[in-house]
Amino acid sequence: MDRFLIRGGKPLHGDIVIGGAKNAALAIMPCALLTSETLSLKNMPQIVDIKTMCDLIHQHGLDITIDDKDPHHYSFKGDITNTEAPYNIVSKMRASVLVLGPLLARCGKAKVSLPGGCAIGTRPVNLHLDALTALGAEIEIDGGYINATAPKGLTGTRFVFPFVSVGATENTVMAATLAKGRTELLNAAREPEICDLVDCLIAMGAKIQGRGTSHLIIDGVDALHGAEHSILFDRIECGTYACAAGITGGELRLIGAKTEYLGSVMHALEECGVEVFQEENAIRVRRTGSLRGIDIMTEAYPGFPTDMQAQFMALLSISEGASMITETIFENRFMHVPELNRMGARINVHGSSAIIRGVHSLSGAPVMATDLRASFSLILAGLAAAGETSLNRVYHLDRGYEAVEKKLAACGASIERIKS
Ligand SMILES: CC(=O)N[C@H]1[C@@H](OP(=O)(O)OP(=O)(O)OC[C@H]2O[C@@H](n3ccc(=O)[nH]c3=O)[C@H](O)[C@@H]2O)O[C@H](CO)[C@@H](O)[C@@H]1O
Ligand SMILES: C=C(OP(=O)(O)O)C(=O)O
Repeated sequence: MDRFLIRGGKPLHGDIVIGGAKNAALAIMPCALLTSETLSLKNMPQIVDIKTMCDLIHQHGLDITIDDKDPHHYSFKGDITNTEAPYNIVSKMRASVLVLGPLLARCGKAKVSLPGGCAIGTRPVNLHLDALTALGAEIEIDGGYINATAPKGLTGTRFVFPFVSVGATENTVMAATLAKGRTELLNAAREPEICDLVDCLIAMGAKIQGRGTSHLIIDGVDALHGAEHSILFDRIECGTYACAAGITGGELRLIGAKTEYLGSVMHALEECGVEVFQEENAIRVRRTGSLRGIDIMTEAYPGFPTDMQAQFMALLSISEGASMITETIFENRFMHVPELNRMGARINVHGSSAIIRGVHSLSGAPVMATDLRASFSLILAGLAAAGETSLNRVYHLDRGYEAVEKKLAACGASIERIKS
C-alpha cells in the first residue's frame, strides 16, 4: 500500500489544473448504456473510480477507447450483452449502482449487486428502488442483488423524493429518458453534476425541462443517440486546493474553475480569511492574513457540500477562535477527527457536530486515511504542520484525485509517494 511523506510548513504558490468532476463523470458514463451509438466524453479525470466504472460498463458489453493524443477523452460504443453488475465491481465503488436505471430502461431488466455501506455511512439505495418502482419496475432483493424487471417497459410517473438524493435523482432521470410518457420528479437533487448529466442526456436527444431546479420534467423518447460531451470541472477538487492555499498561507491559480459553481464553499473560504477572485478561465485564491473560525453545516446543493467538510475541518483546526461543523448528510463522516487530533488539533465531536478550537500550529505525525476526503484533510494538515507526516492508505485518495503529489509539488509542497 502506497503512502505519502509530507514535510510541512511551505506556503503553496503556482497553478493547478482542475480536472473533470469525478461525480459528474461517474453519473454520465452509464448514459453510454442508453444508446448503441458512440458516447464521446472529454475532460474525464484520470482516477481509479473512472477505471472501475469503465470495467463495469465494459463487462456489460461496450467497448471503451481512450484517445491516443488526449488521455482525458473516452469513447463508449457497443450493444449491451450482459445486464448483471457483479458484486466484485460494485463493492469497490458505490456509484456502480448508477447502471441500474439505464440497464432497466434499455433492456427491461437488470441485476445489480447491492452496494452495501461504506466508511462514511450506511448509504442505502431505497430511494433509487422506490423511484424506479414508481416508473413501473418490479424489484426484488435476493442474495445481495437487486433484481429489477420492466417487461412492458417503464412508464412516466410523478415521484416526490422524500429527501434529496444525488444518486437516486441521477438513476431516475436516466431511466425516465426512455420511459413512455412524462415523468415529473419533485424534490430532485440540483447539484451542478446533475445539470451536467442533464446536459449530456439532452445532447443525446433526451427531452428534459427544469435543469438546475428541484422539479425535473422528463418526456420519454423512443431512443437516444450518440453525442460528445465535455465533463464539468471538479468543484470539490477546486475547493480542496483552495483550502491548500488557505492552510499554507499561499496563493494558487486554479485553472478551469468557475466561482459560479462554488457558492457556499466560496463564501466559507472568504468568511475564514481566504480571498477568492474569478479570473479568465481560472480562480485565484490566496491568504495573506490569519484564518478565522466559522460555523458550517453540510446540506444538499446549494448548501455546503459534505464532500468539502473534512478539508474545512483541517483549515479550521488552525483558525483563530472556535468553529462548529455540523454534518447532516452522512452519519459517520468524522473519521478524520482522531487523526487530526493526533497532529495537535483540538476537535471534539458531539453527535453530528464537531467543535474545533483553533490551535496555533499542528505537528507532523504518522496518520491513516479512512476515506477519500478524509485523506485529503490529512494532507492539508500535513502541508501546514511542522515536521513530517506519513499518510498511509493512499488508495482512498487515488479513487478521486488525479496526480495529487505532482500538482502539489509543482506549487512548492514537499510531498513524496512511497511505493510499497
Ligand atoms: C458518486 C457521487 O456522486 N457521490 C456523491 C453523491 O453520493 P450519493 O449519491 O450516494 O449520495 P446521496 O445524495 O444519495 O445521499 C444523501 C443521503 O441520503 C441517503 N440515501 C440516499 C439514497 C437512498 O436511496 N437512501 C438514502 O437513505 C444517504 O445514505 C445519505 O445519507 O452525493 C453525496 C452527497 O452530496 C456525495 O457525498 C457523494 O460524493
Ligand atoms: C463520498 C464520495 O464519493 P462516493 O459517493 O463515490 O463514495 C466523495 O466523492 O467524497
